[in-house]
Amino acid sequence: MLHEKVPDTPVEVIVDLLTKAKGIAATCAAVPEELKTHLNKALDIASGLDDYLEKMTTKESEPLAELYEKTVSHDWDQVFKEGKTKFQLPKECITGHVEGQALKMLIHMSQARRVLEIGMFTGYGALSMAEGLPDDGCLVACELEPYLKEFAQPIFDKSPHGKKITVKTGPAMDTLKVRDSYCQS
Ligand SMILES: C[S@@+](CC[C@H](N)C(=O)[O-])C[C@H]1O[C@@H](n2cnc3c(N)ncnc32)[C@H](O)[C@@H]1O
Repeated sequence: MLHEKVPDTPVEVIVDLLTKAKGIAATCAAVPEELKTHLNKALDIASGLDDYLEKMTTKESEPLAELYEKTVSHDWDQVFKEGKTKFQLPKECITGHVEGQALKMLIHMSQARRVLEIGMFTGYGALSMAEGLPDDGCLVACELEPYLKEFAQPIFDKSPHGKKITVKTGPAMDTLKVRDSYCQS
C-alpha cells in the first residue's frame, strides 16, 4: 500500500528544498546553466541517500514490518477526533527501519540489559531495542496515551521479544516517581 510521504528526515527535507529550487531555476531564464547543473547533481546525490541506507540496512523482522504498516495505514486524525488520544499524533512520529536497526545494534553492542524509553508511540523503537536485548533483558516504555499501548501490545505479543517490554501509560514524570516502574533485575 502507498502512503503519502511528508518530508521528515533531514535528508528528505534537503531533497524537498532542492526539488523546489530546481523548479524555480527551470522557470527563470536568468539562472546560469552552471547553477542548474550544480542543483541537479546535488539533488541526484541527496535523493539517493535514504534509499541507499534502506537498501543496505538489515531487513526488519516480521512483527516490526507489521507494526510499521499498521502505524502508517492508521487514521490518526480520526482517532484524535473520536477523543481516543489526547493529542493529534502524526504517523511520522514513528522510528523507522534504519533508525530501528541502528538502535538494536547499539543495544547489542553496549550489552545493555535494561532500557528506559520515554515516549513509545506505537512501539517500533521499543520492539527494535527489545530485539537487541538478551533473553532476560527488560525495556520499560513510558507512554502518555493509553490508546498506544492497546495498539502496540497485540504485535508485541506476536514477537518472541515482546515479553521483554513493559508499557507504563501516563505522563513519564509520574511513572518515573514510582519505584516499581523500573526493570527489577
Ligand atoms: C516522537 S514519538 C516517539 C516515537 C517512538 N519512540 C517510536 O519508536 O516510534 C513521541 C511520543 O511521546 C509521547 N509523549 C509525549 N509526552 C509524553 C509524556 N509526558 N510522557 C510520556 N509520553 C509522552 C507521545 O504520546 C508520543 O507517542
